Amino acid sequence: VFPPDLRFATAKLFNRLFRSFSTYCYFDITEIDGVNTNELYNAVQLYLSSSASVAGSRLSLTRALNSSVFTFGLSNNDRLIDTFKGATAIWEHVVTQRQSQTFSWRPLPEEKRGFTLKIKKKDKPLILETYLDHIMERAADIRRKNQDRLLYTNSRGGAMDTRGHPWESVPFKHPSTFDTLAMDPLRKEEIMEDLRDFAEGKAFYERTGRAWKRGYLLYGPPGTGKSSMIAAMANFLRYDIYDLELTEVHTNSELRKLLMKTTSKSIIVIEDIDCSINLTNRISGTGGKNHGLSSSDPMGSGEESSSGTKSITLSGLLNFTDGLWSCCGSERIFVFTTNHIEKLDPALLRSGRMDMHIFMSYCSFSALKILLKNYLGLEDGDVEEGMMKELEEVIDDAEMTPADISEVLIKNRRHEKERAVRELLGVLKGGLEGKKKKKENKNVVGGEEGMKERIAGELEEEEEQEKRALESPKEGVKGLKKLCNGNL
Ligand SMILES: Nc1ncnc2c1ncn2[C@@H]1O[C@H](COP(=O)(O)OP(=O)(O)OP(=O)(O)O)[C@@H](O)[C@H]1O
Ligand SMILES: [Mg+2]
Repeated sequence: VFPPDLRFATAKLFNRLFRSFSTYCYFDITEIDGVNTNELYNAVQLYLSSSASVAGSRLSLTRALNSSVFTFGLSNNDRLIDTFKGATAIWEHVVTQRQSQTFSWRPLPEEKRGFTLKIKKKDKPLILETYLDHIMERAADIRRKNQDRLLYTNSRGGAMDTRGHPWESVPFKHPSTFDTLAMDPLRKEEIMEDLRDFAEGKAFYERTGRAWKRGYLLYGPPGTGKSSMIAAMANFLRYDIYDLELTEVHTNSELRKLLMKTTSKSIIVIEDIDCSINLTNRISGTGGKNHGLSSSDPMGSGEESSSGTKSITLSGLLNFTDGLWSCCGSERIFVFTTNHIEKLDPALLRSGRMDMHIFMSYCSFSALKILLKNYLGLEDGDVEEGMMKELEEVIDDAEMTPADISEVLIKNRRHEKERAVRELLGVLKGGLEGKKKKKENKNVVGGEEGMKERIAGELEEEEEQEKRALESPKEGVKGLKKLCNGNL
């Protein structure tokens, strides 16, 4: 009879002998490695889930938090065969009960789960590393596809949450796409092409030594679709959005921290950049009229301005988008929006900084056709040619935003197409008449009366503008969040 020690030693020896003669080698990828979660385990699980759905007869099904799709997985002790570069890889999912709970800082799951990868020894040097890289990449792709994208905001000011993140997030479910966006189709195609080139441009950016990022400046009157365009961009590229509320950021270093905590494949948005900056200047005592960032701090420290209030500076912002820190991740898109491009500091506009300036204009005829199709389902030939011609003639002069026009169309969407279009034509013509009359009044009423009226009008406009500038930063949830509200 063998004593237990000897039996154990013999088994070990056999095992070793067997392994040295075997043509295979094995790799264990356990779910928890020490105390940390093993990223590779999750990646393998996701990677195998794409082929498991076809191969397996008994599979585990999961749906992750923030995800709208189901993923398949190998169930306990199941196997799956994968091929990579002509080599065969056999995966086994191994689940064992954890023996007595050893002491640990955090409770470990009762089951010990892991994958075992079995490949031929001769294949190991050829594929192992590239295979694992391939798995990680595929898994990241699948994760991005499966997971709902997120809209982040820094509304908590500079404060961090318990895990040290300054950003708060909500699922991003804005339905705007390039199909629903009303703008000149050629311009739209150009922008989509640019985004596509950017997303597929890894090799180009590496070869040319450029940081893999791109800046877009969207400008135009309110209601022309700037925020909708950002949502469409995010939906097109499947990127997350970081909506940066500049008025909540107090120092340049805070700004840098926020940037460092953003992830790759994301769009970083600063809405109404002229308004956010206006507020900063007002606090630091330069008055509400002084638009544009203060460029008086060339070093970009900007921690404390002369009046003692903390503020961010133009150079701080430029460092944010352009400096060394802007490259601490890759695949970032910066988007600034403004209603008043003329108020921005030229330093922000110089070429290379914002790669593309996109003017969102009043509704043009080609944009109108897209709106008519989306809201009324109107196709070419649905209404008589004459009416379309009339629309084409008045639309440019009417200077109505796509937002105004969509309001009219929503109101009339239950009516017949013909009637809805006629209503819209009425509104456009009415607006045009009103404009003409105003103009005539200004020209005809000469002398003192006319002058008074003009001055009163101008004053009113100025007041209106100032009011808007004061209100907009306070609104906080402008733009994307405002748009998202209905969809949360
Ligand atoms: N170009 C467009 N195509 C389709 N819909 C549009 C367009 N422009 C505006 N809209 C509609 O009008 C609403 C407001 O548009 P949006 O918020 O995108 O305008 P904005 O340019 O961001 O305005 P603001 O300057 O006030 O932020 C949107 O909900 C959208 O439905
Ligand atoms: Mg907006």
